Amino acid sequence: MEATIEVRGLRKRFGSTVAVDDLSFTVGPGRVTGFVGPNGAGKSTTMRMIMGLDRPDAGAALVGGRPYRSLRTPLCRLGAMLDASAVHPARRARDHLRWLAHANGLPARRVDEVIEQAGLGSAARRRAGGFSLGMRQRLGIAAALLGDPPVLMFDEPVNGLDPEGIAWIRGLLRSLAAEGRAVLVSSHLMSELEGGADHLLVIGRGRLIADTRVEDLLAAASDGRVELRTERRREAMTVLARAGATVTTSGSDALIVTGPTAERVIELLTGEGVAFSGISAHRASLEEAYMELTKDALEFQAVAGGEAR
Ligand SMILES: Nc1ncnc2c1ncn2[C@@H]1O[C@H](COP(=O)(O)OP(=O)(O)OP(=O)(O)O)[C@@H](O)[C@H]1O
Repeated sequence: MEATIEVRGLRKRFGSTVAVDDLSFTVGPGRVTGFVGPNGAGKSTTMRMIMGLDRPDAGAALVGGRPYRSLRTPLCRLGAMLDASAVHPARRARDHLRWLAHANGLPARRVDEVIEQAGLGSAARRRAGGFSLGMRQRLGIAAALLGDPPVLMFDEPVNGLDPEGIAWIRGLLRSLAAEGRAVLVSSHLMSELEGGADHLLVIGRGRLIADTRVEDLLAAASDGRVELRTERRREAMTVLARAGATVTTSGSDALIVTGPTAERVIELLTGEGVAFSGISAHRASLEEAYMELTKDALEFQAVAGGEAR
């Protein structure tokens, strides 16, 4: 089976709210695709429609070329974690996985394999009700991996996790993609996907804003910018602005200069006797690239303001 998710012209409305608005994209094999947008953008609804949990008003979602509901062994086709708390609190993690394996005709040995893979360890013998958020996420991931599926989908898997948990999930997603699987992972924070995603689908108010390789997005956002280090920041800003450059600060002694080349910046500063300690081509962070991409989209501004605090 192809390791793909294809979404074509998907629409979903709840009363007067348009949750998903003519969305089309393909999630390909061998890479981690980040699905990003602010709260309420339509990510969960899209994922629910991919799994046949919500019925689209229009369009279609295919997993490996077929609607999810028509798959005969769905757990072996698509592994998903949409809601990590969806386990009965009285149930022991291992029993939950054994029950899932049994119900789906999967061998019991898979349970031990995914417990190991998800790093559940001895916690697998404990009741899910006493689990920390991180452990619940690991249990959700173990369940998604049970059928060894070529396609994986995780809704906000790192939400609320500590940096160690985030790094662990990032590594796991990368290794799953390196095995040739298609991995779709949602987040409302671009920073959570930094270093974790190869490809990005950016949505706002149910619409697709960008479908791009992370490398291309970063290259476009970094284009032509120069990073300058100087203790004489104010003077440097005056000189460069006078020459028509756009200058922003990025740290106590760092400036980002847009407009002139690095050679021209050196020439201008040297000409005016402004000392500097370093100059280099600026490499944008994913967060900066995201801000640039979404600066005109109203639905992102509240989120950007919230993060800045
Ligand atoms: N069952 C439902 N009934 C009514 N409105 C809904 C329902 N599910 C989602 N919505 C609305 O649809 C829109 C999209 O919600 P959705 O949960 O898909 O967004 P999201 O991008 O996943 O956000 P979050 O990051 O908060 O999970 C929101 O306005 C939400 O309130």
